[in-house]
Amino acid sequence: MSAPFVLAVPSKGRLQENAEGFFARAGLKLSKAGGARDYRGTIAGLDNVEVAYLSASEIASQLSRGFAHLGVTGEDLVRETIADADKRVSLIDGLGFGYADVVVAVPQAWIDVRTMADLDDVTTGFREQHHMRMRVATKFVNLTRSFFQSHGITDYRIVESAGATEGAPAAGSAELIVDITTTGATLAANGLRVLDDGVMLRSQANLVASKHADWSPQALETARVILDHIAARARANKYREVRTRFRQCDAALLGEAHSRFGVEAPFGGPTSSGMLTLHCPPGQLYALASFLREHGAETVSVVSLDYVFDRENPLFAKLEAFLRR
Ligand SMILES: Nc1ncnc2c1ncn2[C@@H]1O[C@H](COP(=O)(O)OP(=O)(O)OP(=O)(O)O)[C@@H](O)[C@H]1O
Ligand SMILES: O=P(O)(O)OC[C@H]1O[C@H](OP(=O)(O)OP(=O)(O)O)[C@H](O)[C@@H]1O
Ligand SMILES: [Mg+2]
Repeated sequence: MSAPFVLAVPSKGRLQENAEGFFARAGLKLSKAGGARDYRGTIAGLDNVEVAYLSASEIASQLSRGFAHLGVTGEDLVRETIADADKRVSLIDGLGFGYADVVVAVPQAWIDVRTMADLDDVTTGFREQHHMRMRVATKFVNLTRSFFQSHGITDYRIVESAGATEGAPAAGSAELIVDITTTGATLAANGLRVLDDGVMLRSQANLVASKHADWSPQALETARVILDHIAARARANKYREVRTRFRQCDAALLGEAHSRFGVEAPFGGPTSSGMLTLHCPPGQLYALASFLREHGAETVSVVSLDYVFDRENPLFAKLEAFLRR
């Protein structure tokens, strides 16, 4: 039997529950044969797939080394953990959860420090006055170095923080921090403020592919099946299906509906009897239904879609292009 296809999924933390739900909605049922404490799992109906349950940061390094084919992890961890990330992995798709910004935050009391340029100014004075460099507490060492470098800031020192980073300035172990924030509550509670141009990265959970995994023809076929499920679900989420029938329905009307409401006609224009099926963005449903009735429709029905399978799969196309590079 050939080597298994490895899908790495967060085993804990904020991403775990969301990731499980994401695969379930795509029709991929992950299961752990040995119960909740088992760190290996399978996908119903897909032989030769091994689900590896790992921490989000471990997933980034496993993908980098080619020990997993596909995985779910945060872009922040990908960019922090993997040097030359764009050569080793590809961010196939943002998954719409696990949002967090990686930010530079300073004490609110520093009223004159609003921007990275202001920070650059004070780092130099700080060094002269205190005979030491300003300390930045963070676990995002690599992201911090490259962001500070891009702003020409060199008079600082990184203090590696394992957790509770926001507490470092008050505790006196650093002057400022780089950390992730979602609601901003932890920063505010610790008397810190994000610099105006201090958002280093807007991160979310991503489906990530590894360049150096064992991409046998069989592994590629497995990826195609997985990505086909995911793309079909993603496309279904973007639209509702709208059906109607009225004689005045014609190509011109359809063109107008397309440009005004962003609707697609996946099965072509109205039939000879005026039967029409449309895919409409959820936010435009009422406007579309009103438009159709104004033009003669008696009834317009709307249903949610579970899957929309297209011949083209943009996610798999992206994977193939990345592996060919
Ligand atoms: N408010 C948040 N706090 C922490 N992580 C968040 C938050 N919102 C989203 N995330 C994302 O979750 C991921 C981190 O998850 P988690 O803390 O479980 O991983 P980890 O760093 O591997 O675990 P650990 O910190 O226990 O070693 C990151 O990609 C991060 O951006
Ligand atoms: O902007 P907010 O919504 O307040 O969220 C951001 C905070 O949440 C996370 O910490 P978490 O409580 O997960 O602990 P951790 O530091 O161990 O990851 C993160 O490290 C920040 O401290
Ligand atoms: Mg954490």
